[in-house]
Amino acid sequence: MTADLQLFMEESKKELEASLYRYIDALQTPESLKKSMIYSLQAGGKRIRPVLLLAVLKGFEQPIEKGIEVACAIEMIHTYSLIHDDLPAMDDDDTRRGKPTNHKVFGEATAILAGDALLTYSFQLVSSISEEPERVVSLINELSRAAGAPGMVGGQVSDMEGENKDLTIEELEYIHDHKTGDLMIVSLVAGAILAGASEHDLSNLRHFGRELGLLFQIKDDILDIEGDADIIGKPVGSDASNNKGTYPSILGMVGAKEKLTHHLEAALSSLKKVDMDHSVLEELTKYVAFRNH
Ligand SMILES: CC(C)=CCC/C(C)=C/COP(=O)(O)OP(=O)(O)O
Ligand SMILES: C=C(C)CCOP(=O)(O)OP(=O)(O)O
Repeated sequence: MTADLQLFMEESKKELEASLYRYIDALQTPESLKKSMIYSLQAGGKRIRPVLLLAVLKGFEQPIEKGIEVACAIEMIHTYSLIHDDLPAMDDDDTRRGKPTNHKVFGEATAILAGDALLTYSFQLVSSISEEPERVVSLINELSRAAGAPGMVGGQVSDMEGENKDLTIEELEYIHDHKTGDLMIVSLVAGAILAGASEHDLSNLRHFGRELGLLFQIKDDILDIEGDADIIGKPVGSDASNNKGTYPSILGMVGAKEKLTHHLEAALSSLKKVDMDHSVLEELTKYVAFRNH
């Protein structure tokens, strides 16, 4: 990671995390629920999605403060999805972000409700920002589609239905486009809406986000085989033990790495078409492709 990107990520995370904990603290709700919500948020994570949003604002020469609420909302949606993904009814995982999974600590019922509360709170936050009403409605519309049935939830269902099946690359791509890609795309789009970007830039950011989502997921599949559980903060080999189709299982490790390079180049080429300062997003894209966690 370059020094510039490291600085940007550190500053963004500091702002974001302070706000995240403040928002949860402000909730009038049983302490047990607050503890469960904060537990998974505090467990860390790379914060890629909120950082993407803030990097778009920076690229359009806007202050990152303008995007903090929406960036927190997106991290809440992402964290809810991980809590639910780890449940016994889904991946049944014991560790996440280097710590026992939410349901292992708080029990299944509270974990489900903490996820529900994070998802709903995210929309409460977005609906309360001081922006023009058209922008707020458009943000809510984009976020609900990306997180819901046509987006992440639909992708998760296809992922579950694809277990124990020989998937084609097209079927795998569909799963990743929605399970992972849509939330990445909406992070970029939300930054662009807040910055008042043109339709042309929005469209190119969507193309960039799709490539980045695929890139991210191919790397995740590779790390599930080649990664170090202590560094990635979750068990390795869980895709194989859940009989999930992955890029390495369909294309082999060499083919998966070639595909990674292909999507890296495609992502960088779409990014260049956006009329903004690309430097942070370019570095972030390379970090996604070459990360070890
Ligand atoms: C609506 C829900 C619950 C959505 C879950 C979305 C999601 C990206 C899960 C993690 O995917 P993964 O299982 O491929 O990743 P990991 O290895 O981190 O569990
Ligand atoms: C989409 C996938 C593969 C789920 C994990 O996402 P991240 O790898 O961004 O998880 P955190 O860093 O937020 O824990």
